[in-house]
Amino acid sequence: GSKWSYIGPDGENTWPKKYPFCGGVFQSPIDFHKDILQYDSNLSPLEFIGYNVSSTDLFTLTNNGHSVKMHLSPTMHIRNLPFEYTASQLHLHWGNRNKSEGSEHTVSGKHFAAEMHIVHYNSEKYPDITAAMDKANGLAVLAILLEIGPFNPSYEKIFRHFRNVKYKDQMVHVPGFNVQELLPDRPDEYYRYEGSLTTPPCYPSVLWTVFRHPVKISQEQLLALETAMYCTESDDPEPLEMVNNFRNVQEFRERLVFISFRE
Ligand SMILES: NS(=O)(=O)c1c(F)c(F)c(S(=O)(=O)CCO)c(N[C@H]2CCc3ccccc32)c1F
Ligand SMILES: [Zn+2]
Repeated sequence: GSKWSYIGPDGENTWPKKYPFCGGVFQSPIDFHKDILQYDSNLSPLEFIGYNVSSTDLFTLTNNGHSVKMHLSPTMHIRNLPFEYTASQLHLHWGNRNKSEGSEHTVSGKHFAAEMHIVHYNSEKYPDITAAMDKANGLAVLAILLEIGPFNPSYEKIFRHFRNVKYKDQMVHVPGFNVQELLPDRPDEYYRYEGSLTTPPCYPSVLWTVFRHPVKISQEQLLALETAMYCTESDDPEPLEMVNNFRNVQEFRERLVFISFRE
């Protein structure tokens, strides 16, 4: 099993020992600040194909001990990237009930409350994500920054199942819905850069699209995310809360982040 964690003796500073790419180049996440941003008029709006999944289809929500991830339908894919990318899974990163600053990417040094990632793989060049995940241009991840605001009924379609995946390896089925509802306003406005998986094995294989505008979820929804899950199995005598499951921002030198919007 993947023996790494976000805290303690297997925390992120030890990842490069077992996972060399974690100490390598093009690592994610990063901080978006004005002197590394450059407007690029070629960054066109993405097209989300097959995102409106019928409620008769089922997504599988799993607690994998690191995050809560939802396996997505292979009919979902993105067009308008250099290649066609097919959806694999979505998952989240968050902080804790005393510090709701668990996003991975930051903007001008500021964390958002949480961050959702929709992981896709290059289905034009590779048969599945396992073949794609360590290749250049292998993966494309969409990142949505989450902040506190009104109750969000679309996110609730996932969040209401957290009580059934409290412990590692628990799973539950989620009726399909329009995953495009999870995206922010103005999805044509985004940050774009080449980076990596933010968990081991940290392959530098990810084309990142981080949407400029955050999505709002309520304080209660955020608290549920921060308090519902454990990294440990249901019978573990020493339960470990699943909190602060975000990697710190990485050095980003001599590179630019391209933006699809003018300030
Ligand atoms: N922040 S992130 O987008 O870099 C990222 C994660 F943060 C994360 F936790 C996971 S995971 O699969 O839940 C657990 C560790 O792989 C993946 N999983 C990806 C990477 C490897 C893999 C293989 C099959 C399906 C999904 C994934 C991930 F891409
Ligand atoms: Zn992630």
